[in-house]
Amino acid sequence: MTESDPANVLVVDDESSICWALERLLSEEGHHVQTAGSAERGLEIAAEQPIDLVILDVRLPKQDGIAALPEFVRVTSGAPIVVMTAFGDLKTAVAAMQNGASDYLIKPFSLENVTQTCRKALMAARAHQRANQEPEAAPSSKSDAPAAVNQLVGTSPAMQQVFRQIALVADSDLSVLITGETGTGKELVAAAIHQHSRRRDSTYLPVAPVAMNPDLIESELFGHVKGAFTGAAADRAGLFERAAGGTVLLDEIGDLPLGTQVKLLRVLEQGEYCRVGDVEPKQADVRILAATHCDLSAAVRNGTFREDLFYRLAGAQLHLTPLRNRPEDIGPLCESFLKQWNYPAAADAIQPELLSALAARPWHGNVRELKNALQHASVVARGRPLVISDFPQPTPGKSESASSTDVVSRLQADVARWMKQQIDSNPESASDLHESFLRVTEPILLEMALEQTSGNRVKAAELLGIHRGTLRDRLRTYGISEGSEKERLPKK
Ligand SMILES: Nc1ncnc2c1ncn2[C@@H]1O[C@H](COP(=O)(O)OP(=O)(O)OP(=O)(O)O)[C@@H](O)[C@H]1O
Repeated sequence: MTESDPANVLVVDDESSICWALERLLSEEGHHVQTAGSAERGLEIAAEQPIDLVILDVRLPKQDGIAALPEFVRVTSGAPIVVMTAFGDLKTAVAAMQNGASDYLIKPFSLENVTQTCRKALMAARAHQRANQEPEAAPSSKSDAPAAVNQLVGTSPAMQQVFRQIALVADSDLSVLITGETGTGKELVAAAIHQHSRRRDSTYLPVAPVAMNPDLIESELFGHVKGAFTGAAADRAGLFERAAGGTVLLDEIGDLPLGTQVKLLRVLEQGEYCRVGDVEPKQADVRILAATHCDLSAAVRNGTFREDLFYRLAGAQLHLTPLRNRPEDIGPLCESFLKQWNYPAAADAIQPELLSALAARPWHGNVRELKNALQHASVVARGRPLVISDFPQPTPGKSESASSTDVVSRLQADVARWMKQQIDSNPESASDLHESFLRVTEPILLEMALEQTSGNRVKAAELLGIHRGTLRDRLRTYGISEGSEKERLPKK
């Protein structure tokens, strides 16, 4: 079977509109698509004929998708299964991956997203077949997972993506770079990755090299031998040795000295390190997670962070959105914190009016600031429903100019990530990336310019600094017509 061969795809969803849309989309891709409205019917179809890919909804009328997953893996002899759900939390995402799903789609999804996910799943399955390996057995359902795993709260699409990413990376030994402003929950995410990994019963060690004595960072991380430096009176194990079998979180990785970065790269690439003063390499049996609130790609450009280490870490990157850009998480976060503190009638303590007032705040310190402010307010309110005057004043943020620098830095980091993703997803046939990039980004520029100028093409061309003939040609290329500007803009 080659990449371009049609595949037998089974879509299992009780929403007929979803079945219809996926059937049309995947048929256009050349696949044979069958649909089923329940897990039971889907399993009957899969038992009757070979299936190459299953797209399975979580909420189904009788047996739900997660419970039916191992049976789908079994009857399809290990075909990739993409799970879809309208409301993902960390538990569902992890359960899907642990029960044998190969990927996870969050509704509502774009058709582009579905196509890409299915292509990726089929490519991986075919590479697997070509390698002539036995199909993997369905992993057993791990109902004995720790009960208190779901500490990360959030219902926003951004948090659901985070849950999905945690579930995707947790079971591997991949190092993950967790980025996001201060207080967005990077350390909590690192702990969740460890909790859901096969290393969960071993040590989880979060360390912040920035808090260590700069002269002793390497000795702290890798250990030292007696006499390595003045004061090294005996051999001493470092953090990597103490966390053997487990996971180390290197917090504020951007502050790691350049010399230590080289040694860390050796751990990541060769799985070994030397104690300070020793030449005998030791095997590093640790999973490394790294977190930073600063823009590492800018640090690479400034020469304070090694490019090779950045790309080694940024292979799996998980970004946490600032709280101000996901205000729908404020309510669930407040309720969860109030419940943790046994606040009376926690579910009703935050009324819609207060929620709107809280959503309007900038939360520069993100969830940490919200948690602290809520704690203050709950003390002031003494058990009654909270009001905005119970809360302390918001903390001042950075200046506007600093935040526009942030936008540029983030954009540059995103472009670098996009480029890497394109190359990684298709290493052999990546080409025309400059054109592809323009196809993704140029329509946004054109549409924004037209929106700003209320559709006046002369003014829009001026704003963009291009000739209006060029603008007309580009609009035609992308199929942007006078009336379509608004529709094509990303939903806010
Ligand atoms: N999604 C979340 N659900 C519940 N609690 C959260 C969430 N995100 C953050 N918190 C809480 O907010 C506080 C800050 O979280 P954390 O220390 O993980 O942030 P951080 O991004 O690592 O911050 P920093 O960059 O300053 O180290 C913690 O008390 C954490 O429990």
